[in-house]
Amino acid sequence: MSWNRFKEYCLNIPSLDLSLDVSRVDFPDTYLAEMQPKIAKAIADMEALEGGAIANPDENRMVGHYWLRNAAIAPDAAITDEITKTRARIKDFAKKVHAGEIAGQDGPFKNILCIGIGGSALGPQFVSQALGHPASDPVKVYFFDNTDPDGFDIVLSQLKGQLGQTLAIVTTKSGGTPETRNGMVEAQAAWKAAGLDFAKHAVAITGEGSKMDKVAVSEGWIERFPMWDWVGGRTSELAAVGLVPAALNGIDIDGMLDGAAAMDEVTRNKDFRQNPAAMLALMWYRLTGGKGARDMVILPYKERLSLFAKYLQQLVMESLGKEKDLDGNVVHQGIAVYGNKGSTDQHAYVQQLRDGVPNFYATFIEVLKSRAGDSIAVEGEHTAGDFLQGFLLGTRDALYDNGRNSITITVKEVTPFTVGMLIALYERAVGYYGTLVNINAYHQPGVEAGKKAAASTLELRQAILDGLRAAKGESFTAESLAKKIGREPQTELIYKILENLAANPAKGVQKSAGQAFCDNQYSCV
Ligand SMILES: O=P(O)(O)OC[C@H]1O[C@](O)(CO)[C@@H](O)[C@@H]1O
Repeated sequence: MSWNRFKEYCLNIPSLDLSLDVSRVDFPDTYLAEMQPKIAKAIADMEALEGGAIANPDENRMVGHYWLRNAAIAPDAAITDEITKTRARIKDFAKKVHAGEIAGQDGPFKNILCIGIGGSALGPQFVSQALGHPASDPVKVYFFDNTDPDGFDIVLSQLKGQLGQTLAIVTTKSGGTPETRNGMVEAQAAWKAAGLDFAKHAVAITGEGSKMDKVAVSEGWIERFPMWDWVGGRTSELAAVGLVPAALNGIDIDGMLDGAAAMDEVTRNKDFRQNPAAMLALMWYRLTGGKGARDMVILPYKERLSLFAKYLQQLVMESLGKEKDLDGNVVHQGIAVYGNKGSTDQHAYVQQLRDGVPNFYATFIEVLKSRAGDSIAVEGEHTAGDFLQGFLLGTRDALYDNGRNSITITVKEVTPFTVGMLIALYERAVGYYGTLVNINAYHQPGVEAGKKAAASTLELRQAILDGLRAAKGESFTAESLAKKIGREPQTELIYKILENLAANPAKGVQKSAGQAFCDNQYSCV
């Protein structure tokens, strides 16, 4: 890598203590000039979006996550007012919880249990890992982000005897996500079993008037915070979704919002060579051929950022993974994202990155400051942190020497400001990329298909149970039961559900194994 190319293509932004080095992306010197009209359109579209345009046409919605950190730019005064008041309410609520003025039945809250999934969980998980100090934070943070009963049990076992000092935060924009509803129902049962009133330990973050909101109102939960329809789940970390748990956790939420606002300012720059979000989107476009041809591997060399790849996975893949473009053409767009942390990944999959199928590009995230205090030397004069940077630089060179491109983002340290900045950087890069490939980056129609299919399997499960119960004592194979209940085309699903019912005997389904799996017999006792 030449020093001259590095000087040319490492964008250094002193006001943010951040640099974006794209010199290790092999684009010809003509590339940026060629892309100028396309990126100019993306920047103009984003300006319209920030001004309140219906940037999510399918759902007929505005896209307003940028207003969250600068309420003054919201397109109407009522929105500005709501954002400002909500932010103040969150800080006030956290203050009262910390002071013990708002407390559980057994005393001041010392834990929070965040119940939510997708955008209603990934941001809070990333931020609590990035900015928490578990030994000294005012609360310990736990999550229910699935509908796995064993997962609930693991968390509840850690909270045993402490539910009277645990605040449950139920987060769902739509208010109707089954996994979250199930988590809430399981939590309610656990609080009840402990002789406690769940409502006195519960807060809702949801759309006004949603199903969950109605539950919170009718049961008299402690507090409700809004989730607005103009904020998407995957861009909601800087709305109440992320700010409530962060503030309770003692994290400086103003710092996060300031970092995001400062990044927004810089990434509005029409001089795209000085605009890190525009440059990031242009690199993605170059590296993937504008068609997702390569995966994005995120490699933060910092424990605190180890959930960033998981967070970005939703932000990027739910935003960009689309079947159709804005003109209705089938395009199957998207960029796959994965990653964990360096140097740990060096001992897992970096072998393939260096030598295997070249279907990716890496993004190294470098954090200059090693730790809060000084470090001991572990070998000669070198500290563990010196090794960490050594592995980053070494891996980056080893990849580049073998024709593997990479981007490097460097920040000084992991602070609320930096985290806000990184979130804002990727939010806008995703938006710009959406325009470059002409897709709606703000809806998620594909997820609905899976949700509908899941609902129909529950209906089938009920039909199976009804069929078995109606013929109590009689045994069926999957095939004969399918025939009996008139669902022959669904025999495979019936087999899968019968196996699950037999493994969870509470509903009375028993199995007697046949010679081959398809001969297994099931009956209801
Ligand atoms: O906040 P909600 O409405 O419960 O949705 C959770 C997640 O589910 C999705 O709608 C996809 O299933 C995500 O976009 C969203 O972040």
